[in-house]
Amino acid sequence: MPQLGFAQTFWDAYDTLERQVKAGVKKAMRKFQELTVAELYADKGLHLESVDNARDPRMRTIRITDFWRGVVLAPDDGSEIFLLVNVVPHDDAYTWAAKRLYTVNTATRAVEVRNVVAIEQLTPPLEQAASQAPARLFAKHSDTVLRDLGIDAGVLRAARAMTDKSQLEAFGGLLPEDQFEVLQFLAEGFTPEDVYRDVVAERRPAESDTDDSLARAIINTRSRITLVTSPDELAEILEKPFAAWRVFLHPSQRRVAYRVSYNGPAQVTGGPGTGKTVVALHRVKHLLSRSPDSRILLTTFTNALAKTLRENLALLLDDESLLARVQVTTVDAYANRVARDASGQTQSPITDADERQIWRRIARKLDLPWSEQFLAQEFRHVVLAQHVKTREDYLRVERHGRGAALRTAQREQIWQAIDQFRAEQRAAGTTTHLQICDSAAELLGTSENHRFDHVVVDEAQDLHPAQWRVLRAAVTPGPDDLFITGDPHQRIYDSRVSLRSVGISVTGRSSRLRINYRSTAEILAWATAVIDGTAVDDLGGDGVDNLAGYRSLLHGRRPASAGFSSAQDEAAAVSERVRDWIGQGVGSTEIAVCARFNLTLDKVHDQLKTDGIPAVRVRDQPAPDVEGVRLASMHAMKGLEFQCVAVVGVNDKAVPFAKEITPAEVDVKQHESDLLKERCLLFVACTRARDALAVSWSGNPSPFLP
Ligand SMILES: Nc1ncnc2c1ncn2[C@@H]1O[C@H](COP(=O)(O)OP(=O)(O)OP(=O)(O)O)[C@@H](O)[C@H]1O
Repeated sequence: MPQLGFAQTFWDAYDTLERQVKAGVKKAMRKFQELTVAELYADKGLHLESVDNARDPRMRTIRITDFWRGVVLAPDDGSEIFLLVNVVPHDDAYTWAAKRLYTVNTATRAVEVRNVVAIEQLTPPLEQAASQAPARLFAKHSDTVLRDLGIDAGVLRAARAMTDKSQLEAFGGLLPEDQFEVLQFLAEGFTPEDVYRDVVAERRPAESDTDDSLARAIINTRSRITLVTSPDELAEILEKPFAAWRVFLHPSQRRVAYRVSYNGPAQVTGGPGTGKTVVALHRVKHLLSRSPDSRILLTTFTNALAKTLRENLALLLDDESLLARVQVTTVDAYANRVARDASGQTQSPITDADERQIWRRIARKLDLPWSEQFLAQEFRHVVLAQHVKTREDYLRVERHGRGAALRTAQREQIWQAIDQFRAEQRAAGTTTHLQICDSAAELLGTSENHRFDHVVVDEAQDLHPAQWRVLRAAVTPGPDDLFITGDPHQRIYDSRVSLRSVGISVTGRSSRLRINYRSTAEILAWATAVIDGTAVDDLGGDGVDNLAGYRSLLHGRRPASAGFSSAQDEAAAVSERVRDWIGQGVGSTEIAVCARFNLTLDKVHDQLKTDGIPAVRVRDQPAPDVEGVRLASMHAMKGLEFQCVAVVGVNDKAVPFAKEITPAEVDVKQHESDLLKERCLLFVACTRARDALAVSWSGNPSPFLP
């Protein structure tokens, strides 16, 4: 029996088809599962026919409805996988199919498609123009180097005529996919060795695999082709809305998500939008498939992110019994449950602002020379981070990450304040999230209750050592215990941690994702300039991390940035821009306006209202289908994404926000860390945009703006 494969080009078209056409696709596809190859060719309803003047003799079209035809690549080497590559209105189907050529990449050995007619037509004028140009884009790479990276003769000729990156991008949609990716990397200045590692080696099958049939190449093209084996699978895949992330993982994503087993904690890092959350979800799927009764804890940073994560996991698994084995939550909520079950009492954590008020009161009462901020940080970064329980321990403890030395007498004074803080909490029956984590970690260490077989952690960069102790204690150390994804460049809360010190060592089990699937290269270039050159501690806190090789394959307009003389003028311009985006067909739910302060958002909200544009606050957790532009603080943008984003109020008073910056003379390390946190916050806000980013300010621009 023949088998069926669906190429990504098909999915790009399929999602937008009308119901009746989709029904036609399903009917036609079922025949590929029910009939033999000979019967397929003989079937009157399917009308499998070759295409006149096709550049690829294997091109066929099939009847979908009276007005639509499917385009199929039919094997001619005795193998039996048919590849559905597109669904096109009747008259266009033949022209589309006639121009396409499918080939097997010599380096990656994956199937690629090109618009061979367009490439042949465009290359000679390109060559002519290039003859006058002083330099060529790929001049420094020899033919041999390019050939070793899979560039074939036709593509080589076009590539040799290119003089700049914009020409390469203009050719993008015409070129075979893997070859285009190779050329993009080289054009960005990556070495052939890097490109081989990131593009070729990731895809290339083992040398021992010498099968060169089309079927084998199709099987090897997992980042662009879905293979369907059973009728159930066919029905399922064609029924659901198509989400590429569920099916087409980049080879570097698939390698880390589906590695059979890690011999201990594993870590995946990568810049914004590189698919870390996607990888975490696929890892959960893999772990569930490894054993019929294992239980998994999947955590993220906020309740809102946990909700989305749960929904996406349900989409990926599509099986209630599998889903029931996964608890998706935040570390705080999990710790809270552990503590509540042990004490029988509901915990009521106070907010950071309330906590600071208590410290302020205590500082005043004890007449201490430190600010409430300093005391709160000392409690967080020293006492809770290192689980300091007694005065004696505090007097001895190494105050990692703190920049101001304290003499013994000063430590005595601070311990008195800490005693007082705890006494006040006892009297009021309150606590903080981190204190709950601190005790939950202890509880988990002494009982098997609440333990999981695997823990998968998304948005790991902002977790505090007490939260890490909870996660460490939630699973017995061993193979596949912890799978951690995060990006240290997106650290926007004040957490510093050495994973090793909490018993989590990822040495030899770390991977990095480099390709951004969310934003255009133009947005990325702009946003990465915000943090460019700034050293960032890696996730484990034992070294530094960088964004080398981080890039997007998508292209669009350059971000807009503009200053205004007043906040009112700025709000009016933002509203105008939002109207413009809506006018271009962008749905209001796909537009976000974000700012450092809620007060700035209030102004924009008022202006939008005056202009008749609906808007809702992200913090109110509107359902995805509730109309309205999303308004969010920069912090609330963590983990989200929108087609268009306006980042407003980016002036020198807001970013960095002076109140959040510890003066250097109080604690120089904290000062630097506070500044970095604000820089990362702007980076996070800007990297939420997929297609369009507009940044604005009134007064003096933020010093972090590129
Ligand atoms: N292989 C893929 N194919 C198609 N889309 C993908 C793929 N991987 C990721 N994406 C899409 O890219 C976007 C970013 O993915 P994801 O949220 O997982 O990235 P992230 O690294 O967790 O981002 P951030 O750190 O900024 O929160 C999402 O829209 C996701 O669906």
